[in-house]
Amino acid sequence: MEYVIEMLNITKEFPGIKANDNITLQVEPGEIHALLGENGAGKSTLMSVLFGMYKPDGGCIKVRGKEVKITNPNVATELGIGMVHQHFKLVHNFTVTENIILGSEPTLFGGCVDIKKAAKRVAELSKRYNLHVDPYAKIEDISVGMQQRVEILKMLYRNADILIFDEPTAVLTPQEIDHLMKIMKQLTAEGKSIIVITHKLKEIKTIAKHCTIIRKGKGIGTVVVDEVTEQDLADLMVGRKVTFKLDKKEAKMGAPVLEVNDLCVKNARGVDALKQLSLTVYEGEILGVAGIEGNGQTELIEAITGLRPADRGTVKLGGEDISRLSVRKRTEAGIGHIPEDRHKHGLVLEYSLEDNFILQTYYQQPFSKGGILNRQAIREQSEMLIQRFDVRSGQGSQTITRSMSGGNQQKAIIGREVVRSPKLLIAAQPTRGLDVGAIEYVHRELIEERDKGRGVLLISLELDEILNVSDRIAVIYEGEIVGILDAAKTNEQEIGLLMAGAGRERGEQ
Ligand SMILES: Nc1ncnc2c1ncn2[C@@H]1O[C@H](COP(=O)(O)OP(=O)(O)OP(=O)(O)O)[C@@H](O)[C@H]1O
Repeated sequence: MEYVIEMLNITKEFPGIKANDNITLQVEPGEIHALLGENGAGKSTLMSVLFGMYKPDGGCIKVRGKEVKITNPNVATELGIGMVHQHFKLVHNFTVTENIILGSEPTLFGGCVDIKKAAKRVAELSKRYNLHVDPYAKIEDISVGMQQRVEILKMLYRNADILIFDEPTAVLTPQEIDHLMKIMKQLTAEGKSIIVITHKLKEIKTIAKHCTIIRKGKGIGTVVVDEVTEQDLADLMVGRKVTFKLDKKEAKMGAPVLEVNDLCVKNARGVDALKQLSLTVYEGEILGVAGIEGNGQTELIEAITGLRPADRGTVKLGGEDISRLSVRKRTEAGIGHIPEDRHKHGLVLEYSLEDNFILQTYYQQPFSKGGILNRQAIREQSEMLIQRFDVRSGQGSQTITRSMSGGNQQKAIIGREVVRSPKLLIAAQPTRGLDVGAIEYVHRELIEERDKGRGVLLISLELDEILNVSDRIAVIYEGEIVGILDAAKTNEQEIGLLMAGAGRERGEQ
């Protein structure tokens, strides 16, 4: 069998960490090959080596049987390799077409850029592969799902036939995920080969033929997906038995922690996003908010945390009206927030891990006194959090958070928020991009917070997560709560119908 890609004994070191330690990956032509590993296992690094972004310290790469040196992404492109990165690489104030041709324009059409011609080709490709985009829309105005389709079209525009997808479904809605899977199958049916990084075992079972597993930088092996179960995959990846079932006692609900009344909020485009929304979170419970993306979840979080002004309505925390307080005052009043976009709102990526741990508390004792930072106290806090939340990084407290793997960045944020013992913990997509072991851990943390008597507001697009973790479930649809359900007595179908607006049509509340 001639492999289309062979990465043999690849080694790549960063200061303080061997991100890839003698890893071998062999991909058959026309297959979907999954790459599985815990957060920080080295998957993105391996793919970045294949795409020419990192030079490996050891090992060799063969493309279609021939040994190659992929010294930069242009070489990869020439070899027919394309990559959709975990965090997209698009220019936000450029149009879809401009982004797609960026980097390949001078060689096209006799050296001059013909945007119209390019847009036409983009439209053709988009039709052929059912990848709906508007060629003239600006990136900043389109949804995350469409941005991803632009990235896919960018590869196809360059005639790539070895496609790398780094966690493509982490940012998509369930409907978009189904659509993407179909497209991936269509691409392989045409003879293209795909390597996909995903933490979702269900997805691996649905689309992949082989799965290569790496653990802490080392290759564990490659399995035929049809011959293993999801449980096998999880156990192989983590190196121990993973329990999917959450052990959770019945909630002991106390007084209201968060009371949102008649909240009216406009979104960034000035359109009504929340329409007289009311909900209550009690002490000792997890209230899950289920809904299709874009139904007001983001605006709800922003209005509670003070990031977005409300036109009408009140927000009370522990009985006190906080509607007019600043973000800092609300944080001090007892709101913890695990934000949905960890890069934009969760971390200062240029800061070290220890500085990120004190973003909201740096002006308080013991971290500073009289305007002077107490570095020792900051370091101690950081070491404690790293230990307790198992945050893995190359240089411990000193690691610049940009270099950390996505999952470990998320663990750091969760640790920082939980340790402040907030009255209300808002967890927005808290397990996005996390491996199954880390998900298990985060869910336990949320339940532990609940059992300590705190109120938890969980916003998630993952129905499984909402159903397993929440005590009560509020379904949001077009900026209104269209149903509140007991998590133990409902199911995916009932929630799904409400999410699609069925509750409102029936006039239910
Ligand atoms: N540019 C870099 N500089 C220093 N360390 C890095 C760099 N890139 C990655 N690392 C480290 O290498 C290790 C592997 O990271 P990588 O991003 O490849 O993991 P991953 O398996 O893709 O994780 P995740 O699933 O969380 O995205 C991590 O410990 C990370 O902190």
